[in-house]
Amino acid sequence: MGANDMKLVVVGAAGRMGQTLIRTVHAMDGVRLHAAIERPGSPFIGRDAGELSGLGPIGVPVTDQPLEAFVEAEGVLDFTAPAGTVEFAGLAAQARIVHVIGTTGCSSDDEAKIRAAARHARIVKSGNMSLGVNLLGVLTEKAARALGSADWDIEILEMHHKHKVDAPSGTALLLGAAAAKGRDIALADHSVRVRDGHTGPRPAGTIGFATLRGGSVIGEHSVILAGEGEQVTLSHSATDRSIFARGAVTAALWARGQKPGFYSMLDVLGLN
Ligand SMILES: NC(=O)C1=CN([C@@H]2O[C@H](COP(=O)(O)OP(=O)(O)OC[C@H]3O[C@@H](n4cnc5c(N)ncnc54)[C@H](OP(=O)(O)O)[C@@H]3O)[C@@H](O)[C@H]2O)C=CC1
Ligand SMILES: O=C(O)C1=N[C@H](C(=O)O)C[C@H](O)C1
Repeated sequence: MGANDMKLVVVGAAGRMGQTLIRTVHAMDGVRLHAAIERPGSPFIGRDAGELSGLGPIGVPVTDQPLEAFVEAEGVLDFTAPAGTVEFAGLAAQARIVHVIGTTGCSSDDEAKIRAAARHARIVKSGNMSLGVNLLGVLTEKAARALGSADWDIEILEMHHKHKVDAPSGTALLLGAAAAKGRDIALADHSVRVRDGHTGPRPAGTIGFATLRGGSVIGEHSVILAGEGEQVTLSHSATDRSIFARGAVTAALWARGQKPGFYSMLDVLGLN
């Protein structure tokens, strides 16, 4: 453990990503686990965070006191749920620390509150923290720019495990935004998120989304560019949640040296 190690708090410590984050912080250089948080009433309060995540005891008990933890820490890793994330952003702003947000499914109202918190906190937020998906976003933007909307239709297909509660995935929306940027259009005005019944032919220039859910799939995403007589597919498969956790820790270390503000993984990875 180094004297300059960044002190990180994992919120949602008992979740799928929370446990992965605890193991990843333990394994990576330059960071250490300062605290682990779950909501009041959680059966995990008081349990050792290392035991919870399969590491064995590490002397960090799970608590339900985020502000107490934040004021003594330098960063928060947050893969929870929108209401929790909005609350944690406010507390990170109070504590003037880094807040790395992986939570998906935030409404535009949630987004506005998070951006307001970024006046005082250094916030990095992305629907996907992996290097591979962020590269896929850059490639998607380039492909959408190169292939005109009159002749090429863009469809985004995603599959996740059966426990996922939001759709389309944050990653699918990130890829849709990249495609829209490549075409110089606003995604909100051109996306088709659901199809059912007699839909009529596909409106030209739209970006379609299709969602699959089942089993234990960690995350599968494809961007399909369909033309007359040919098709280009760009895709990413996640086979281990540690890709997201490593990205989140990298983001926290990067944001430590930044001014308060709202950043994305493209900023962190130098892909912007
Ligand atoms: N950006 C990225 O790279 C990635 C993003 N994600 C996103 O991360 C989020 C979490 O995913 P996952 O780990 O699979 O979900 P889980 O449901 O397994 O974990 C979420 C955890 O957060 C806890 N939690 C929720 N609200 C609060 C709160 N207000 N205070 C404290 N704890 C809270 C939950 O507790 P309880 O069960 O009591 O509600 C649970 O322990 C999702 O939005 C998912 O889409 C996931 C992977 C990668
Ligand atoms: O809920 C998940 O599991 C995941 N969520 C993110 C998303 O919504 O895209 C990232 C990853 O695909 C896993």
